[in-house]
Amino acid sequence: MNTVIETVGLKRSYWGFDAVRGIDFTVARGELFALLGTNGAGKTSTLELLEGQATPTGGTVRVLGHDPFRDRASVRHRMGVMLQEGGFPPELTVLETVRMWAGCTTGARPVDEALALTNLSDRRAVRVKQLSGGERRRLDLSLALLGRPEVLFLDEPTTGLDAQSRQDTWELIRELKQQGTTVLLTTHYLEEAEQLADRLAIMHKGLIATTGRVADVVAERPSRISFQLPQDRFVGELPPLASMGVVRHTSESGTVRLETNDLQRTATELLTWAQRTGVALHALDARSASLEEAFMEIAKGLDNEETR
Ligand SMILES: Nc1ncnc2c1ncn2[C@@H]1O[C@H](COP(=O)(O)OP(=O)(O)OP(=O)(O)O)[C@@H](O)[C@H]1O
Repeated sequence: MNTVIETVGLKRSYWGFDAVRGIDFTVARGELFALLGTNGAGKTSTLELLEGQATPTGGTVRVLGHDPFRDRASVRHRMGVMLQEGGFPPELTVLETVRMWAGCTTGARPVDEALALTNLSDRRAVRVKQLSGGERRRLDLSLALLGRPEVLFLDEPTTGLDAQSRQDTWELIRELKQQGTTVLLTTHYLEEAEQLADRLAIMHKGLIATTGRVADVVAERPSRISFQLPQDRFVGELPPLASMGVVRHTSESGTVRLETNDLQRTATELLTWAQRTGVALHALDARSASLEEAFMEIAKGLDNEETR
């Protein structure tokens, strides 16, 4: 079986409020799928349905071929779940917490191995209440990995981590993926999705606004070129912008911004024109769209549609 996670028309409502309004996606074995979205988009609500913590208001969800809520016993031991808030007893030490968890986990890794995976070995004697926010996230991750899960659900796994710990966690997630683990993660760090995800979905107000490989989601957005013209030059002196592949432009206080779906062509034509006419383009900057721009545009575009 190649599809590990499948949702069809998935919905979740809270007392009449529709938090997830019918979403469809699949995740194949060994894939890392990132669920991105604005605050309150419905990511955690979706994740909880996948983890079998709640039952959908509508539609279906399958994990490893099972309904994770109704067939919980068949599927729970094959999943690793890292919630946003672990909620561990604050008085227990790190070691006691992992041991306690290992006692409830079928086929648990050795405790030392679980601690080493997330660089917590030297914090084993520290009480949970004395851990930093980042260390607590790493403890959450250790516990999610205890049962060598086939499917890993990570809800904002690197929130609160410093730059080094975030890099270490990314490396660990890459290793797990290489070993064949299927991963679904939510994150607010777009760079995290760019670094790790095979595919992603951007959610907004309970719906999936766009989905695909990172490169494809980004490729749907225009690239940008900006530069400053000398004071005695005007944007009207450029060749016709449409003929250079420009789809939108602005010009303000001498700074020209062009948007294009064909960066190479527009940049070449611009530089050829500058060379031919002897115009120096100051502060010249040309760049492809980033995932961040794609994200902002999607969120802004959907809000505008709703207020129309
Ligand atoms: N138990 C609940 N009862 C009522 N409303 C809820 C409940 N849980 C979540 N919601 C609402 O459902 C919507 C989606 O919430 P959810 O936590 O799934 O979003 P999210 O995408 O994970 O957000 P964030 O990025 O801020 O964590 C929000 O408007 C939230 O207020």
